[in-house]
Amino acid sequence: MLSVAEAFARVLATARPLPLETVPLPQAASRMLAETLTADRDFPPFNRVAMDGIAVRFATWAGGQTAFDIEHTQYAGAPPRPLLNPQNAVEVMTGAVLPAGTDTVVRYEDILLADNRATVQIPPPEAPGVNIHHQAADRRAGDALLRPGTRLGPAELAVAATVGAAEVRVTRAARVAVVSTGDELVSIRETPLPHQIRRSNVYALQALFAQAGAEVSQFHLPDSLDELRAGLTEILGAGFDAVVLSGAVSKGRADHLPGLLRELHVAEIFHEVNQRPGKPLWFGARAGGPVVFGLPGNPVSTFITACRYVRPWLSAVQRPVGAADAPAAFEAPLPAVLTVDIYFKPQLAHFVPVRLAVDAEGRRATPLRVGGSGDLAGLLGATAFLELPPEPAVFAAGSVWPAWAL
Ligand SMILES: Nc1nc2c(c(=O)[nH]1)N[C@H]1C(S)=C(S)[C@@H](COP(=O)(O)OP(=O)(O)OC[C@H]3O[C@@H](n4cnc5c(N)ncnc54)[C@H](O)[C@@H]3O)O[C@H]1N2
Ligand code: MOO
Repeated sequence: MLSVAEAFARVLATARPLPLETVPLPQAASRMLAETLTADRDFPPFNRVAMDGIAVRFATWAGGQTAFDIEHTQYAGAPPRPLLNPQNAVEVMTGAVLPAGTDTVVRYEDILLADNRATVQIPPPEAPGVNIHHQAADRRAGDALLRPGTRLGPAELAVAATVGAAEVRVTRAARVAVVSTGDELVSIRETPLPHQIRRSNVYALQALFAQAGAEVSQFHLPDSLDELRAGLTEILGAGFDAVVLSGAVSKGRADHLPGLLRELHVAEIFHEVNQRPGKPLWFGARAGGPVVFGLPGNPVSTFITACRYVRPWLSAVQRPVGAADAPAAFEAPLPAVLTVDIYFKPQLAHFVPVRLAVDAEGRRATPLRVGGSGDLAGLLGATAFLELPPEPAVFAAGSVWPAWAL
């Protein structure tokens, strides 16, 4: 049976970079940048007052003067006016330009203000520059701030905004169809009959893929072969980059997908991987059409195979050509120290949901109590999963294994 590494390599081998597009900044959240964004100005662009208070000349204060007449008030957003008399002070607000002629800011908390005169209540500091965020302290005009292949998270969007990138060049979002199958599944708005359950896997998948920057549509198909064929034919022809099915890939009488996909000209690339959970994983591609992931239906299997195979594929197709490899946390595993012994006899790669904690000794992974691959609630609190190889059978506390962030 195929190893995890071989299956993963076959998945990535189908990844073709998506075209580029220009979108308004808010729509670029979670997408991959396809251009370099540089600082158009210094960060900060001027000597920025960092505390509300008064601005003075350090030499005056250090020379023993403690009472200063206020010449004027400098607000944030107002063109700067200099201090004219070096014995005086300017009242300044956070975010204002530091007035020329001053080099030190004293907070309101450290002065007494009366009759337009400030009396400083603390001794002068050792040197000027206190409570000032100096021009170019953080970045210089012309510095490259964001490079192609960077995923635009909240911090990146803020930086793009501050350099005026109202529109940004990104790779097109992967279009993903997420399809649940199974007659036992009802919508989340329904009250299930005793033999039914609400569909949950597709919600996990939708959230996972949206987080990876994809545009996700949800579908549900019943187990009947005819309806499944009709539904799949439509979905396969609808222009999706990937179709992600959950369920119906195992050996049951209603597990029609592998046969049906072949009939619909989706060539099988592999079926079954030497892993638990997720052994029945199916993967294929249609010439000129989408790739198709058939994720095993058990909720933990669906979730973990989506994280281990589908999300990295989404990143690979959304990474612009030639971009430096800048993997997001979930695209490359991180080494983590197992905190307890694990015994796992089957010679299968073993994915273990864990809670990661970072302390002085590094990243430590504590397995959660998951009652098998049907234990959907067992994933609550998991922040990663460990990938343990098929051998040995005993994984000792203290040993180090790759952890994939969830
Ligand atoms: N004889 C064998 N039986 C099974 C094998 C095997 O090797 N031989 N493998 C088992 C493993 S491992 C898994 S995982 C499951 C995978 O089966 P399917 O992919 O065919 O999934 P289903 O049978 O359709 O569903 C399994 C389970 O998950 C529930 N499910 C499915 N979709 C959803 C959804 N969208 N939301 C919530 N729950 C869902 C479904 O109701 C079933 O309980 O097969 C084993 N069997
Ligand atoms: O993939 Mo199955 O997940 O081992 O239950």
